[in-house]
Amino acid sequence: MDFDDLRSEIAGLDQQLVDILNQRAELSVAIGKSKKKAEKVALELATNGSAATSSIYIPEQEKSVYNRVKSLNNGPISDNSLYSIYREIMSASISLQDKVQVAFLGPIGTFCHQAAKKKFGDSVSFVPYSNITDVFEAVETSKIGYGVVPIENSIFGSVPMTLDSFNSIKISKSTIILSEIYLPLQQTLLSNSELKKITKIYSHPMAFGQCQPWLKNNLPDVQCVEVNSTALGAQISSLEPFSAAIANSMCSSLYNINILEQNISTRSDNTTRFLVISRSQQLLQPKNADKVSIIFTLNNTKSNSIQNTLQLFDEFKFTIISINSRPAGSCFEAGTDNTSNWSYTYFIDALISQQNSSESVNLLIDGLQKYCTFVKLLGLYFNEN
Ligand SMILES: C=C(O[C@@H]1C=C(C(=O)O)C=C[C@H]1O)C(=O)O
Repeated sequence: MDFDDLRSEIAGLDQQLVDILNQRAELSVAIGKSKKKAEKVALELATNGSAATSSIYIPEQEKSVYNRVKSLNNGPISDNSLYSIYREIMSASISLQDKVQVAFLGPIGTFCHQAAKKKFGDSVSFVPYSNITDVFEAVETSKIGYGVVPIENSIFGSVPMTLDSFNSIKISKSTIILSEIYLPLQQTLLSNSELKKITKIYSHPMAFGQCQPWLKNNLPDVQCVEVNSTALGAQISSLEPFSAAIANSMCSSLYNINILEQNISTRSDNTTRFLVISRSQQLLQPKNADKVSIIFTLNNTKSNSIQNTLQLFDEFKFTIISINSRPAGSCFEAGTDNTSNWSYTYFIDALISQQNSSESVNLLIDGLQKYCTFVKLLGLYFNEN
């Protein structure tokens, strides 16, 4: 077969592919209609006038689609390529079911924006918010269906603003975790000045934390100015002589600012973990979820409560993979909380294994209630690591 024959055969297959993709899309639209009907019924049944509002994106179903196509793949297309193709097929699919909006820490060009696109694809709309608590509030008040927030970085650790938002009833009472995203990332020094003329650097505190040795060795005397996001730093610096920003290299073209130095993070495997959050009256309980996030505040009057709560995880066969703590009183609720100094809220991520009974999450939560003034199951989801 010559070139032209091969190309005309491809054209014929493209016709079939487009037809099949549209058939798939029509089925998805039908599913979307059923979801809306079910949501309406749930809304009418809900006594407090609100109900689950975010049933369009279903991580469990998407996972089973990815697994199915991977198992059907005989090559030569790689599993990774097929994954990206299906990411966009499902992005188009959910956007046909409803207007899907995803809030992220903006402006455009943040790592949070990149993580949101990695999870939701290009067919949904992304809405920038100027800080993490605003993303939570937009989701909690149902202004927007989904939000993406950073939770921890492999070099600099947890993101306090996100933990504190989960610790605030006002900001996240009905907000849950739907899924997680691991984003490998490289911090880049951006500036329209020469390195030796820089006197000021703008960035998010988490990004400064990921580049400390580089900054100490290369720009020890510059002023580090913390701003709400890396991309905001790039935007500000692009307009200010003798300044620089630490941000995603994508900000270079977005904000007309030069790349001075690539990869300035302390480790080349630098990765940030993000969470997809949503508002729901009922926690989605995916059958095969293998990760759980729980938040609780200990009742300080009981001794040994930390040990006792950790023992419960062991008793019900959960493998704890991370523990964070923050002051128990939410820093977002001025004058309204009655927690004392030096009491703590704990955030625990644990793995669920085959050994866990289907009841074990509920048993764990019930057990925790004994030692805690506040317990919330933040999410049951799939470990993407
Ligand atoms: C079609 C559905 O809705 C969404 C789209 C999916 C798809 O196109 O395969 C899968 C899961 C959902 O995020 C569904 O829930 O089955």
